[in-house]
Amino acid sequence: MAPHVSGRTRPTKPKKLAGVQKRKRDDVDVEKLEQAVTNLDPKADFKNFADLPLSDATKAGLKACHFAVLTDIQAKAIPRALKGEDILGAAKTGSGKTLAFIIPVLENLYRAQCVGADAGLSAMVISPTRDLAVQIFEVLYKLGRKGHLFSAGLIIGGKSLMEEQNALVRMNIVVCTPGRILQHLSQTAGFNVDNLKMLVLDEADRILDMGFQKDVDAIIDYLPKERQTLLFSATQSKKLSDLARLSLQAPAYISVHEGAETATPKSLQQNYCIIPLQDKLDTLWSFIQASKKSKILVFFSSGKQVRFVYEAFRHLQPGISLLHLHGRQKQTARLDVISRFSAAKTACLFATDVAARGLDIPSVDWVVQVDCPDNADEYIHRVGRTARYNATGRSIIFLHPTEEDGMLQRLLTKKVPIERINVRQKKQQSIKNQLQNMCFKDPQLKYLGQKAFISYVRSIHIQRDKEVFKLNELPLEEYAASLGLPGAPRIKFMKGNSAKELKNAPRHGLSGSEDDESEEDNDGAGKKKSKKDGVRTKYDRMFERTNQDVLSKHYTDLVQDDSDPASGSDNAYEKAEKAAAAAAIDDDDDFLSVKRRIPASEDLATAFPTAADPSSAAVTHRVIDLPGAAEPLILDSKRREKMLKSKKKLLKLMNKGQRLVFDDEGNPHQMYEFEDEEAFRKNGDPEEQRKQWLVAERERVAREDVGDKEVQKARKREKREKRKEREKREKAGVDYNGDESEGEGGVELDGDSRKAFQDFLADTADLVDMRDEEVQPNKRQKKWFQDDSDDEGEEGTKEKKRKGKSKNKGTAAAEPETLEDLEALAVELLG
Ligand SMILES: Nc1ncnc2c1ncn2[C@@H]1O[C@H](COP(=O)(O)OP(=O)(O)OP(=O)(O)O)[C@@H](O)[C@H]1O
Repeated sequence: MAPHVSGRTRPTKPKKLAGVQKRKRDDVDVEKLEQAVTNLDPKADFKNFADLPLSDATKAGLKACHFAVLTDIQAKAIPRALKGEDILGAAKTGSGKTLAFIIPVLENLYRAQCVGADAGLSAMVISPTRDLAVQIFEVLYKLGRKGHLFSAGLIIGGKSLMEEQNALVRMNIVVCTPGRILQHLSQTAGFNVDNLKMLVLDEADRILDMGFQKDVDAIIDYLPKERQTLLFSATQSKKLSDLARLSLQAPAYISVHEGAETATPKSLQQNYCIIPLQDKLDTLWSFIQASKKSKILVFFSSGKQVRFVYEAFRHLQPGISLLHLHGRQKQTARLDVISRFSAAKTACLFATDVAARGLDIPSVDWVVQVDCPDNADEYIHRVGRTARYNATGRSIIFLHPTEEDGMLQRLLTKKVPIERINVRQKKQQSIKNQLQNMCFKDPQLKYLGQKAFISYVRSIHIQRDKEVFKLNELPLEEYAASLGLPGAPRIKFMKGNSAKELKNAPRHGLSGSEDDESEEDNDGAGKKKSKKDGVRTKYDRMFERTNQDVLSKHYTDLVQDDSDPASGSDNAYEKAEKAAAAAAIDDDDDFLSVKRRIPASEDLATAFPTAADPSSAAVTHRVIDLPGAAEPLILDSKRREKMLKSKKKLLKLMNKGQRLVFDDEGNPHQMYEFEDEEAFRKNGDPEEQRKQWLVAERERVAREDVGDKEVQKARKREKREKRKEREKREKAGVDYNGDESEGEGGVELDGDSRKAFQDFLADTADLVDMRDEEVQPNKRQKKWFQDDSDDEGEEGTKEKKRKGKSKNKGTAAAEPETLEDLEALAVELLG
């Protein structure tokens, strides 16, 4: 089997032999495995991974991860999946579903020998969120790196499309989010999925629901009908419509909790308490104060609430480290938060439902649901972040009195055992006054509070289940006061089609209307929407907002020109400035900062009537006439003022100079001056003149050439001497910091291959080969293209490279490294 991009273009003889032997071994192995899988009885009672016909590479991966005993879902799903059956897998949270599909992906592809670039994309694993995709990819990598040679990659957005495109065409296995992969399917030339053998949907019920419906249907249209499809979720359904959409063929429904008493792990203790809406933050604060030695995950229904509570509690210094996670954070920030929370012994993470599904965070003690989840399924996923794989855990949900009956009923139907507990009144603390003080002093916090309030109310308004979510019965004034707000912001609700659409879509998929969080797969759904409907600018978004008036004071404050409060609003510059400032208010990312202040160009003349006059104190902007510049420079920002200090930047504004030649009298001339036609003809026949000119030029070039050659020879000599000296030093054992690539491997690449390989490495930020490389102290880590037989000392490799170089001197293999090299090479080739 060849790796995806051939780095082994010229293996030495013994390596070739080793490669052939390995290939033969693999073929035998594959044949044996194929036979064993054919004879496998999927109904047999499998206990350990060792009981299954798995490749040595997968076994080694399992061993390295210390997985020996199969979980229920693994024991039932893996044998069938190995035999190529379509699967609908349902098992409780934390029961090991990830391995139940990763192992069949690796094994089935291994047996089908889908390795290398020629095999193309053979398996696609789709996850609803980027964070979950990253986690699945990590499991895949850990399991596969001990011997599998597949190229696997992550396609979740957050990188340039081009970078992903380059990597994608080399992948055998891709882990992706729906929006982004669809974008590639429709835009990436050369991305061919005709060879796809396996499709996996993790959290399948979520991926198949309305939020992702269009994307998933479009993806399926691209994929070949003949393929194996695996669907997994803790809340899997057998909806016939879904099966038809995915063209599943006689799928095996494997539900390991179908007959079970509960849908949630046994080791999870679940409670609820009745907390009026206006007391929820007090209760949460008191809870955190009482659980400072725990690892707590707190769910809210929107990112705005997460941000407000995080900021407010941070100011109150709770004595435990606080983290927050929501769909509007950059991907790197999200991953950082997840890894910090995973590593922490005690911490409190405020999150939206972006953290509800699939995330495998170790040792979470408590899951707290401050806001009621959309439905019982989402409840099950949220609480499933604790009590994972035999661990114990606890969860608590705060229900407003009007939510109690409806929600409990739904949980009961889904076999969720939950008991009521009460909050000890003497332990209850109130932070209402502190929040009010803080919001009074800090308008930014107040603004966040207002947004949190609005997003909460909207989240209730758009819920379909009106038996649980009764907006009219909520004490909204009191709730606003509990957030520290002086009054409840006025909210307009959408009517007509938009409201209907909102209701029909799942909450987390759509909270992005105004409320930012296209929580899940926000690379795809969100971005794609704007693309499909045409580009929506921030101006569009600003005018689309429905609740501008509740925050209008903030807008007014922001657009007021502090520097000149007295000036009337008829000042054209101010008008332009205000418009630009209002437009630059970024709703979320920069939290009310005015990004750029650019006066509208048509108002410039009025805006700077005295601009050229530096004595005008009232005008803070200046216009400077740069000599040689096409336009005057307007100094209306710090960035532009800085430009004045940089000659290089100023040069950009100037007219580009002309190249002139000077005659003997010192008069400037253009490089090529046109002669008057009549004068030219007077000098004789044009063809004759051309020939004469050519002869003269040739003589001139020959004269110049003599001098040039002398210079080049001298340089070449100097270079040769330097090289000799370097070699002498190396022989004498002096450390030589040579060409990076030379020390990296024991594989000889010719010029083209080396370039292709370097390009490949540069392209494959997220593309990894699955081979594990042992990190050895003081030794450079091996690259993916090296196998054990490449295990040569660095010195030996360098020596070999050097020999290769000197042997191929003057050919493409001895690649020029510096300008001098290039010149020397050019001289050599010419001479
Ligand atoms: N056979 C096994 N032996 C030991 N640990 C296992 C085994 N299988 C899985 N695990 C561990 O169990 C934990 C939960 O596994 P996983 O994340 O696959 O659960 P899940 O069923 O996908 O959960 P969710 O429904 O929340 O997505 C992980 O930490 C994983 O390493």
